[in-house]
Amino acid sequence: MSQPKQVNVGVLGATGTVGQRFILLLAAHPFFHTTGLGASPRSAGQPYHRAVRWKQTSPIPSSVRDIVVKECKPEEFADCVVIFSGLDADVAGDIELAFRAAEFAVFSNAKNHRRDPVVPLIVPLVNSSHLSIIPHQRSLHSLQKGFIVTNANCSTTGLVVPLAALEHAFGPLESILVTTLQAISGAGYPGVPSLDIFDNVVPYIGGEEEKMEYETLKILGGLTEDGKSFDLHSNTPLRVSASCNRVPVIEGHTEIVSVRFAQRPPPSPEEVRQALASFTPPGIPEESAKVVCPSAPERAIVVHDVLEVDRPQPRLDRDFQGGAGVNVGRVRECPVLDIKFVLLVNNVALGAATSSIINAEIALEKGVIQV
Ligand SMILES: NC(=O)C1=CN([C@@H]2O[C@H](COP(=O)(O)OP(=O)(O)OC[C@H]3O[C@@H](n4cnc5c(N)ncnc54)[C@H](OP(=O)(O)O)[C@@H]3O)[C@@H](O)[C@H]2O)C=CC1
Ligand SMILES: N[C@@H](CC(=O)OP(=O)(O)O)C(=O)O
Repeated sequence: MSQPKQVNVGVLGATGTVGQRFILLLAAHPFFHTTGLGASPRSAGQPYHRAVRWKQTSPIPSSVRDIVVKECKPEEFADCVVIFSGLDADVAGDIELAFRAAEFAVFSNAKNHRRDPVVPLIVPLVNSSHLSIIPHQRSLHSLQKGFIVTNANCSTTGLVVPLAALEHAFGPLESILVTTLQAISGAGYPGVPSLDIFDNVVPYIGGEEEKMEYETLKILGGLTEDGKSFDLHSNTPLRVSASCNRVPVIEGHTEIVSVRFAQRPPPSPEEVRQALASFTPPGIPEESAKVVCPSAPERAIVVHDVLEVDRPQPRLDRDFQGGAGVNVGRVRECPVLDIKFVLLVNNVALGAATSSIINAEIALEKGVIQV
Protein backbone atom coordinates (compact mmCIF):
# COMPACT_ATOMS: atom_id res chain seq x y z
CA MET A 1 0.00 0.00 0.00
CA SER A 2 1.55 3.31 -1.08
CA GLN A 3 1.51 6.40 1.12
CA PRO A 4 -1.63 8.50 0.47
CA LYS A 5 -1.27 11.84 -1.30
CA GLN A 6 -0.59 15.02 0.67
CA VAL A 7 -3.82 16.98 1.16
CA ASN A 8 -4.29 20.60 2.25
CA VAL A 9 -7.02 21.06 4.82
CA GLY A 10 -8.79 23.96 6.49
CA VAL A 11 -10.25 24.03 10.00
CA LEU A 12 -13.39 26.08 10.64
CA GLY A 13 -14.09 26.94 14.26
CA ALA A 14 -10.33 26.57 14.77
CA THR A 15 -10.35 28.62 17.96
CA GLY A 16 -12.96 26.48 19.77
CA THR A 17 -12.73 23.40 21.97
CA VAL A 18 -13.08 20.97 19.07
CA GLY A 19 -11.08 23.21 16.74
CA GLN A 20 -8.10 23.20 19.10
CA ARG A 21 -8.16 19.39 19.16
CA PHE A 22 -8.20 19.42 15.35
CA ILE A 23 -5.16 21.70 15.35
CA LEU A 24 -3.19 19.36 17.62
CA LEU A 25 -4.14 16.16 15.80
CA LEU A 26 -3.54 17.60 12.34
CA ALA A 27 -0.15 19.05 13.30
CA ALA A 28 1.09 15.49 13.69
CA HIS A 29 -0.77 14.07 10.70
CA PRO A 30 1.24 12.35 7.97
CA PHE A 31 -0.83 13.52 4.98
CA PHE A 32 -3.31 16.22 6.04
CA HIS A 33 -1.65 19.66 6.18
CA THR A 34 -3.43 22.56 7.82
CA THR A 35 -3.19 25.61 5.59
CA GLY A 36 -6.36 27.52 6.47
CA LEU A 37 -7.97 28.48 9.76
CA GLY A 38 -11.42 30.00 10.11
CA ALA A 39 -13.41 31.40 13.02
CA SER A 40 -15.82 34.25 13.74
CA PRO A 41 -15.33 37.82 12.54
CA ARG A 42 -14.13 38.51 16.12
CA SER A 43 -11.04 36.37 15.49
CA ALA A 44 -10.52 36.94 11.78
CA GLY A 45 -7.47 38.98 10.80
CA GLN A 46 -5.41 37.95 13.82
CA PRO A 47 -2.60 35.40 13.91
CA TYR A 48 -3.92 32.18 15.41
CA HIS A 49 -1.94 32.44 18.65
CA ARG A 50 -3.54 35.82 19.36
CA ALA A 51 -7.07 34.85 18.36
CA VAL A 52 -7.28 31.62 20.33
CA ARG A 53 -7.74 31.06 24.06
CA TRP A 54 -5.54 27.97 24.00
CA LYS A 55 -6.71 25.38 26.55
CA GLN A 56 -4.66 22.33 25.56
CA THR A 57 -1.95 20.71 27.66
CA SER A 58 0.67 21.00 24.92
CA PRO A 59 1.68 24.26 23.22
CA ILE A 60 0.19 25.65 20.02
CA PRO A 61 1.98 23.83 17.16
CA SER A 62 4.55 26.12 15.53
CA SER A 63 3.14 25.22 12.10
CA VAL A 64 -0.11 27.12 12.80
CA ARG A 65 0.87 29.76 15.41
CA ASP A 66 1.21 32.55 12.89
CA ILE A 67 -1.42 31.56 10.36
CA VAL A 68 -3.86 34.45 10.09
CA VAL A 69 -7.40 33.40 10.99
CA LYS A 70 -9.94 34.09 8.25
CA GLU A 71 -13.66 34.51 8.08
CA CYS A 72 -15.39 31.26 7.14
CA LYS A 73 -15.88 32.07 3.47
CA PRO A 74 -15.04 29.48 0.79
CA GLU A 75 -12.96 31.90 -1.28
CA GLU A 76 -10.57 32.31 1.67
CA PHE A 77 -9.77 28.57 1.58
CA ALA A 78 -8.99 28.17 -2.11
CA ASP A 79 -5.87 26.05 -1.52
CA CYS A 80 -7.74 23.47 0.62
CA VAL A 81 -9.42 20.28 -0.54
CA VAL A 82 -10.84 19.15 2.80
CA ILE A 83 -12.62 21.29 5.38
CA PHE A 84 -12.96 20.14 8.98
CA SER A 85 -15.70 22.02 10.78
CA GLY A 86 -15.81 22.56 14.53
CA LEU A 87 -18.21 25.47 14.12
CA ASP A 88 -20.77 26.57 16.63
CA ALA A 89 -24.11 25.05 15.60
CA ASP A 90 -25.66 28.55 15.41
CA VAL A 91 -23.61 29.22 12.29
CA ALA A 92 -22.44 25.81 11.05
CA GLY A 93 -25.53 25.05 8.94
CA ASP A 94 -25.21 27.81 6.33
CA ILE A 95 -21.41 28.00 6.36
CA GLU A 96 -21.02 24.27 5.70
CA LEU A 97 -23.56 24.46 2.86
CA ALA A 98 -21.58 27.29 1.29
CA PHE A 99 -18.37 25.25 1.44
CA ARG A 100 -20.08 22.22 -0.06
CA ALA A 101 -21.51 24.36 -2.86
CA ALA A 102 -17.96 25.57 -3.53
CA GLU A 103 -16.91 21.92 -4.06
CA PHE A 104 -15.09 21.29 -0.77
CA ALA A 105 -15.16 17.95 1.03
CA VAL A 106 -16.70 19.01 4.35
CA PHE A 107 -16.38 16.91 7.52
CA SER A 108 -18.59 18.42 10.20
CA ASN A 109 -18.94 17.99 13.94
CA ALA A 110 -22.04 20.11 14.21
CA LYS A 111 -25.57 18.78 14.57
CA ASN A 112 -27.08 20.85 11.75
CA HIS A 113 -26.92 18.37 8.84
CA ARG A 114 -27.01 15.09 10.74
CA ARG A 115 -30.68 14.47 9.91
CA ASP A 116 -30.35 15.42 6.25
CA PRO A 117 -31.61 12.40 4.28
CA VAL A 118 -28.60 12.37 1.94
CA VAL A 119 -25.87 13.34 4.43
CA PRO A 120 -24.17 10.35 6.01
CA LEU A 121 -23.78 10.41 9.80
CA ILE A 122 -20.62 8.42 10.27
CA VAL A 123 -18.89 7.02 13.32
CA PRO A 124 -15.78 5.71 11.59
CA LEU A 125 -15.42 2.64 13.80
CA VAL A 126 -18.96 1.59 12.84
CA ASN A 127 -20.53 2.71 9.55
CA SER A 128 -18.04 4.13 7.08
CA SER A 129 -19.99 2.10 4.48
CA HIS A 130 -22.53 4.97 4.52
CA LEU A 131 -20.04 6.98 2.44
CA SER A 132 -21.61 5.18 -0.50
CA ILE A 133 -24.43 7.75 -0.51
CA ILE A 134 -22.03 10.55 -1.49
CA PRO A 135 -22.48 10.17 -5.29
CA HIS A 136 -26.23 10.56 -4.75
CA GLN A 137 -25.70 13.63 -2.53
CA ARG A 138 -23.52 15.14 -5.24
CA SER A 139 -25.94 14.45 -8.05
CA LEU A 140 -28.85 15.88 -6.04
CA HIS A 141 -26.91 19.13 -5.54
CA SER A 142 -25.23 19.14 -8.97
CA LEU A 143 -21.74 18.87 -7.51
CA GLN A 144 -18.59 17.32 -8.94
CA LYS A 145 -16.44 17.03 -5.81
CA GLY A 146 -18.25 18.68 -2.91
CA PHE A 147 -20.09 16.86 -0.14
CA ILE A 148 -20.88 16.98 3.58
CA VAL A 149 -20.18 14.11 5.96
CA THR A 150 -21.08 14.59 9.61
CA ASN A 151 -19.90 12.73 12.62
CA ALA A 152 -22.19 12.00 15.51
CA ASN A 153 -23.00 13.59 18.81
CA CYS A 154 -20.20 12.70 21.23
CA SER A 155 -22.36 10.54 23.52
CA THR A 156 -23.91 8.73 20.55
CA THR A 157 -20.44 8.00 19.22
CA GLY A 158 -19.43 6.19 22.40
CA LEU A 159 -22.67 4.23 22.50
CA VAL A 160 -22.82 2.92 18.95
CA VAL A 161 -19.35 1.34 18.93
CA PRO A 162 -20.14 -1.40 21.50
CA LEU A 163 -23.69 -1.70 20.15
CA ALA A 164 -22.32 -2.37 16.65
CA ALA A 165 -19.97 -5.00 18.09
CA LEU A 166 -22.89 -6.70 19.86
CA GLU A 167 -25.11 -6.64 16.76
CA HIS A 168 -22.27 -8.05 14.72
CA ALA A 169 -21.73 -10.93 17.16
CA PHE A 170 -25.27 -11.72 18.36
CA GLY A 171 -27.72 -10.29 15.84
CA PRO A 172 -30.40 -7.66 16.39
CA LEU A 173 -30.73 -5.70 19.62
CA GLU A 174 -34.22 -4.91 20.87
CA SER A 175 -33.88 -2.26 23.58
CA ILE A 176 -31.22 0.06 24.93
CA LEU A 177 -31.37 2.12 28.11
CA VAL A 178 -28.50 4.58 28.46
CA THR A 179 -27.73 7.14 31.17
CA THR A 180 -24.88 9.54 30.49
CA LEU A 181 -22.50 11.44 32.80
CA GLN A 182 -21.15 14.07 30.42
CA ALA A 183 -18.05 16.21 30.82
CA ILE A 184 -18.15 20.01 30.93
CA SER A 185 -15.97 20.35 27.80
CA GLY A 186 -18.91 18.92 25.84
CA ALA A 187 -20.50 22.34 26.13
CA GLY A 188 -17.54 24.14 24.52
CA TYR A 189 -15.69 27.09 26.06
CA PRO A 190 -16.44 28.69 28.50
CA GLY A 191 -19.41 26.31 28.65
CA VAL A 192 -21.33 25.58 31.84
CA PRO A 193 -20.86 28.30 34.52
CA SER A 194 -18.66 27.03 37.38
CA LEU A 195 -21.35 27.92 39.92
CA ASP A 196 -23.77 25.59 38.14
CA ILE A 197 -21.48 22.59 37.85
CA PHE A 198 -19.04 22.68 40.78
CA ASP A 199 -20.27 20.39 43.60
CA ASN A 200 -23.23 19.46 41.44
CA VAL A 201 -24.90 17.30 38.76
CA VAL A 202 -27.21 18.89 36.18
CA PRO A 203 -29.79 16.34 34.98
CA TYR A 204 -30.53 18.06 31.66
CA ILE A 205 -28.59 18.74 28.45
CA GLY A 206 -30.82 20.41 25.88
CA GLY A 207 -31.57 18.25 22.84
CA GLU A 208 -29.04 15.59 23.80
CA GLU A 209 -31.44 12.74 24.56
CA GLU A 210 -33.31 13.22 21.28
CA LYS A 211 -30.00 13.24 19.39
CA MET A 212 -28.85 10.01 20.99
CA GLU A 213 -32.15 8.26 20.31
CA TYR A 214 -32.32 9.33 16.65
CA GLU A 215 -28.63 9.17 15.68
CA THR A 216 -28.18 5.64 17.02
CA LEU A 217 -30.81 4.42 14.55
CA LYS A 218 -29.34 6.28 11.57
CA ILE A 219 -25.83 4.98 12.30
CA LEU A 220 -26.72 1.37 13.06
CA GLY A 221 -29.32 1.13 10.30
CA GLY A 222 -28.41 0.47 6.69
CA LEU A 223 -29.11 2.20 3.44
CA THR A 224 -32.34 1.53 1.59
CA GLU A 225 -32.16 -0.89 -1.35
CA ASP A 226 -31.65 1.87 -3.92
CA GLY A 227 -28.74 3.23 -1.83
CA LYS A 228 -30.30 6.71 -1.80
CA SER A 229 -31.54 7.04 1.79
CA PHE A 230 -31.15 5.59 5.28
CA ASP A 231 -33.53 2.99 6.70
CA LEU A 232 -33.19 4.02 10.41
CA HIS A 233 -33.02 0.38 11.47
CA SER A 234 -36.61 -0.15 10.32
CA ASN A 235 -36.30 -3.90 9.55
CA THR A 236 -35.33 -4.78 13.11
CA PRO A 237 -36.81 -2.01 15.26
CA LEU A 238 -34.49 -0.90 18.04
CA ARG A 239 -35.85 1.06 20.99
CA VAL A 240 -33.42 3.52 22.58
CA SER A 241 -34.05 5.58 25.70
CA ALA A 242 -31.39 8.09 26.79
CA SER A 243 -31.08 10.15 30.00
CA CYS A 244 -28.33 12.76 29.84
CA ASN A 245 -26.58 14.49 32.74
CA ARG A 246 -23.77 17.03 33.07
CA VAL A 247 -21.17 16.18 35.72
CA PRO A 248 -18.10 18.01 37.04
CA VAL A 249 -15.55 16.18 34.86
CA ILE A 250 -13.39 18.13 32.40
CA GLU A 251 -13.13 15.58 29.59
CA GLY A 252 -14.64 12.15 28.92
CA HIS A 253 -18.28 11.11 28.84
CA THR A 254 -19.27 8.07 30.91
CA GLU A 255 -22.37 6.09 29.90
CA ILE A 256 -24.27 3.41 31.81
CA VAL A 257 -25.84 1.05 29.28
CA SER A 258 -28.37 -1.81 29.52
CA VAL A 259 -29.17 -3.94 26.48
CA ARG A 260 -31.87 -6.46 25.54
CA PHE A 261 -31.01 -8.83 22.67
CA ALA A 262 -33.50 -10.40 20.27
CA GLN A 263 -31.60 -13.68 20.61
CA ARG A 264 -32.97 -15.98 23.35
CA PRO A 265 -31.27 -17.02 25.49
CA PRO A 266 -29.11 -13.90 25.41
CA PRO A 267 -25.31 -14.10 25.39
CA SER A 268 -23.51 -14.41 28.71
CA PRO A 269 -21.39 -11.57 30.13
CA GLU A 270 -18.24 -13.49 29.16
CA GLU A 271 -19.45 -13.91 25.55
CA VAL A 272 -20.25 -10.19 25.46
CA ARG A 273 -16.81 -9.28 26.81
CA GLN A 274 -15.16 -11.39 24.13
CA ALA A 275 -17.32 -9.95 21.35
CA LEU A 276 -16.52 -6.39 22.42
CA ALA A 277 -12.79 -6.98 22.79
CA SER A 278 -12.46 -8.69 19.40
CA PHE A 279 -14.49 -6.14 17.42
CA THR A 280 -12.68 -4.82 14.38
CA PRO A 281 -14.22 -1.81 12.63
CA PRO A 282 -15.62 -2.66 9.22
CA GLY A 283 -14.16 -0.38 6.55
CA ILE A 284 -10.77 0.17 8.16
CA PRO A 285 -8.37 -2.11 6.28
CA GLU A 286 -6.62 -4.12 9.00
CA GLU A 287 -3.45 -4.85 7.10
CA SER A 288 -2.79 -1.23 6.06
CA ALA A 289 -4.59 0.64 8.86
CA LYS A 290 -1.49 2.47 10.09
CA VAL A 291 -0.83 3.84 6.61
CA VAL A 292 -4.30 4.73 5.36
CA CYS A 293 -6.01 5.40 8.71
CA PRO A 294 -3.20 6.56 10.99
CA SER A 295 -5.70 8.16 13.39
CA ALA A 296 -7.67 4.97 14.03
CA PRO A 297 -7.11 3.24 17.37
CA GLU A 298 -5.33 -0.08 17.49
CA ARG A 299 -8.25 -1.45 19.51
CA ALA A 300 -11.72 -0.06 18.83
CA ILE A 301 -12.97 -1.25 22.23
CA VAL A 302 -10.80 -1.79 25.27
CA VAL A 303 -12.58 -4.10 27.71
CA HIS A 304 -11.47 -3.79 31.30
CA ASP A 305 -10.73 -7.01 33.04
CA VAL A 306 -13.38 -8.38 35.44
CA LEU A 307 -10.91 -7.66 38.25
CA GLU A 308 -10.76 -3.97 37.33
CA VAL A 309 -14.09 -3.50 39.04
CA ASP A 310 -13.93 0.30 39.20
CA ARG A 311 -13.02 1.05 35.54
CA PRO A 312 -13.42 2.82 33.17
CA GLN A 313 -12.91 6.21 34.82
CA PRO A 314 -12.59 9.48 32.89
CA ARG A 315 -9.40 10.71 34.60
CA LEU A 316 -7.60 7.38 34.18
CA ASP A 317 -8.87 6.11 30.85
CA ARG A 318 -9.83 9.05 28.60
CA ASP A 319 -6.38 9.44 27.01
CA PHE A 320 -5.64 5.79 26.30
CA GLN A 321 -4.90 5.48 22.55
CA GLY A 322 -5.18 9.27 22.40
CA GLY A 323 -8.87 8.96 23.21
CA ALA A 324 -9.51 7.31 19.83
CA GLY A 325 -11.17 4.14 21.16
CA VAL A 326 -14.00 3.31 23.55
CA ASN A 327 -13.36 1.86 27.01
CA VAL A 328 -15.88 -0.62 28.40
CA GLY A 329 -16.04 -2.19 31.84
CA ARG A 330 -18.36 -3.76 34.38
CA VAL A 331 -20.00 -6.10 31.85
CA ARG A 332 -22.56 -8.08 33.83
CA GLU A 333 -26.05 -9.51 33.78
CA CYS A 334 -28.95 -7.10 33.98
CA PRO A 335 -31.95 -8.45 35.88
CA VAL A 336 -34.35 -6.24 33.88
CA LEU A 337 -32.90 -6.30 30.35
CA ASP A 338 -30.09 -8.80 29.54
CA ILE A 339 -26.65 -7.24 29.92
CA LYS A 340 -25.37 -4.00 31.41
CA PHE A 341 -22.01 -2.25 31.22
CA VAL A 342 -20.23 1.09 31.60
CA LEU A 343 -18.45 2.86 28.75
CA LEU A 344 -16.20 5.87 28.47
CA VAL A 345 -15.71 7.96 25.33
CA ASN A 346 -13.40 10.95 25.02
CA ASN A 347 -15.87 13.59 23.85
CA VAL A 348 -13.34 15.84 22.12
CA ALA A 349 -11.26 13.02 20.59
CA LEU A 350 -13.33 10.07 19.26
CA GLY A 351 -16.46 12.07 20.16
CA ALA A 352 -15.43 14.89 17.83
CA ALA A 353 -12.15 15.75 16.04
CA THR A 354 -10.63 12.26 15.86
CA SER A 355 -13.77 10.81 14.26
CA SER A 356 -13.84 13.57 11.64
CA ILE A 357 -10.22 12.95 10.76
CA ILE A 358 -10.65 9.16 10.52
CA ASN A 359 -13.74 9.73 8.37
CA ALA A 360 -11.61 11.83 6.02
CA GLU A 361 -8.84 9.22 6.00
CA ILE A 362 -11.33 6.53 4.99
CA ALA A 363 -12.94 8.80 2.38
CA LEU A 364 -9.52 9.48 0.89
CA GLU A 365 -8.70 5.76 0.80
CA LYS A 366 -12.03 5.00 -0.91
CA GLY A 367 -11.51 7.75 -3.49
CA VAL A 368 -14.53 9.71 -2.22
CA ILE A 369 -12.31 12.77 -1.71
CA GLN A 370 -11.08 13.90 -5.09
CA VAL A 371 -7.63 15.42 -4.74
N1 LIG B 1 -17.14 19.99 22.70
C1 LIG B 1 -17.48 18.74 22.37
O1 LIG B 1 -17.19 17.77 23.11
C2 LIG B 1 -18.22 18.47 21.11
C3 LIG B 1 -18.70 19.47 20.27
N2 LIG B 1 -19.37 19.16 19.13
C4 LIG B 1 -19.85 20.19 18.21
O2 LIG B 1 -18.72 20.81 17.58
C5 LIG B 1 -18.97 22.19 17.35
C6 LIG B 1 -17.93 23.02 18.08
O3 LIG B 1 -18.05 22.81 19.46
P1 LIG B 1 -17.05 23.46 20.51
O4 LIG B 1 -15.67 23.45 19.95
O5 LIG B 1 -17.31 22.77 21.77
O6 LIG B 1 -17.57 24.98 20.55
P2 LIG B 1 -16.81 26.29 20.98
O7 LIG B 1 -17.85 27.23 21.44
O8 LIG B 1 -15.67 25.99 21.88
O9 LIG B 1 -16.20 26.86 19.58
C7 LIG B 1 -17.01 27.39 18.57
C8 LIG B 1 -16.22 27.85 17.35
O10 LIG B 1 -17.12 28.43 16.42
C9 LIG B 1 -16.63 29.72 16.03
N3 LIG B 1 -17.70 30.65 15.71
C10 LIG B 1 -18.64 31.16 16.56
N4 LIG B 1 -19.42 32.04 15.90
C11 LIG B 1 -18.98 32.08 14.61
C12 LIG B 1 -19.37 32.81 13.45
N5 LIG B 1 -20.38 33.69 13.47
N6 LIG B 1 -18.70 32.61 12.29
C13 LIG B 1 -17.67 31.71 12.25
N7 LIG B 1 -17.23 31.02 13.34
C14 LIG B 1 -17.89 31.19 14.50
C15 LIG B 1 -15.84 30.20 17.23
O11 LIG B 1 -14.93 31.22 16.82
P3 LIG B 1 -14.51 32.46 17.80
O12 LIG B 1 -13.48 31.92 18.75
O13 LIG B 1 -13.95 33.46 16.85
O14 LIG B 1 -15.76 32.91 18.50
C16 LIG B 1 -15.16 28.91 17.66
O15 LIG B 1 -14.02 28.69 16.87
C17 LIG B 1 -20.40 22.47 17.84
O16 LIG B 1 -21.26 22.39 16.77
C18 LIG B 1 -20.62 21.35 18.85
O17 LIG B 1 -21.97 21.08 19.00
C19 LIG B 1 -19.52 17.85 18.76
C20 LIG B 1 -19.08 16.84 19.54
C21 LIG B 1 -18.41 17.07 20.79
N1 LIG C 1 -23.98 18.26 23.50
C1 LIG C 1 -22.71 17.58 23.71
C2 LIG C 1 -21.67 18.12 22.79
C3 LIG C 1 -22.22 18.59 21.50
O1 LIG C 1 -21.94 19.68 21.09
O2 LIG C 1 -23.05 17.77 20.88
P1 LIG C 1 -23.67 17.99 19.42
O3 LIG C 1 -22.50 18.05 18.47
O4 LIG C 1 -24.50 16.79 19.22
O5 LIG C 1 -24.46 19.25 19.42
C4 LIG C 1 -22.29 17.75 25.15
O6 LIG C 1 -22.72 18.73 25.70
O7 LIG C 1 -21.55 16.99 25.71
